[in-house]
Amino acid sequence: MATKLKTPSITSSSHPPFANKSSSYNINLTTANTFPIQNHPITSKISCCINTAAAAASNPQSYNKRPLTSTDFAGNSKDGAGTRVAYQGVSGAYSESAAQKAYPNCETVPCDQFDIAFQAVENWIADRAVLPIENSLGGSIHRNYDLLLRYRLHIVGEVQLSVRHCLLACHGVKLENLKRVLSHPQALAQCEHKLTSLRVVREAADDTAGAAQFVALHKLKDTAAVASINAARIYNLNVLAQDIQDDSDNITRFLMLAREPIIPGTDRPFKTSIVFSLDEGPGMLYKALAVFSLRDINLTKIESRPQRKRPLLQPVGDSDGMNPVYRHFDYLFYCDFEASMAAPNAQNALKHLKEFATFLRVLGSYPMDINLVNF
Ligand SMILES: O=C(O)C(=O)C[C@]1(C(=O)O)C=C[C@@H](O)C=C1
Repeated sequence: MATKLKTPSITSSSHPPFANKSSSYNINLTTANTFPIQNHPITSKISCCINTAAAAASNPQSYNKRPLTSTDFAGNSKDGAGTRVAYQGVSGAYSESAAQKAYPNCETVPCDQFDIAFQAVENWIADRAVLPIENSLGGSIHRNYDLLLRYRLHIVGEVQLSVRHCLLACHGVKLENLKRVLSHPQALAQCEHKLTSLRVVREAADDTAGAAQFVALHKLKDTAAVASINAARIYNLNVLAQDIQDDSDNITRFLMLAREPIIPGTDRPFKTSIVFSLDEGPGMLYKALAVFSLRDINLTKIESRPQRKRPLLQPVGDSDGMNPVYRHFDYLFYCDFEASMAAPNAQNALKHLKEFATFLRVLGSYPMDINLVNF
């Protein structure tokens, strides 16, 4: 079981060089640290960017600046140039690699929490957010399913990455010196066998690269991090072991989110993600899934999550409403299927589902990722 990282933890307020600098997330720390950290994660204090903008407006030098055009908001050039992509973690996180796979020349924007990445897009600080949603070893990342519903962003793409974990430590530290290993809980879970064989204490960090940064920053002699080979380079750590995930096929699927949906096409394979809820009753879920099978639509994923705001189903009781009995938990069903919303069979399937679903929302219709990339 992973436990939460002990103090000093990896947050902006804990690093003196970062303190009071949250008005910009582009801070070059090469003079304050022994390894380069170009971007400091944005935190919940994102409103300060607005103050920065106001300050710039009152600065006479800003008269020379290029006027904003509609392309500044679009952020959708083919190679990602000019697109700011928010991700949870710090430089070297797998989410950053996912962003770079989707938008090769993008500017990545580190954020300290998933919520902040959503808010960065909603508040126009970033054009896209990238979000890990499921892993072939660890399963679904439930928190992100819940956030998809809490915010009103649209899924505009997906990326699949082959995730290859390394065990990283400060130079001179050997495997036998290790007492503790830090990483993102998903990454720790993906390396269960290796970590069990090492007999080390596991501690959770916000992201894999953040764990590597922590080990390097504090020059820890008894602690390693599970992170990417990129993180080893960025934080100048030694690679004690490579490919330590339980299975060589360790794939994480990420979603790309934007303020506006993309126009679905039929020119290439598309996937559509929806979320719905149903009344209680025998065969209700069977009936819901049949709307797809009747039209030969392939379902690729189904995930159920409890309804937080309405945890129990409507009460069943006497006909006069007396003595209500709450029977079961109420669930939301998240489904992915292989069809574009531009295709008539997908439209008909959702029209059919809407006839009896108690709630239905299309989260996005987007091109499928069919190329795997190693990181
Ligand atoms: O910590 C990171 O580097 C992340 O990008 C997060 C994350 C995840 O949440 O699943 C992404 C890919 C790997 O599966 C492990 C961790």
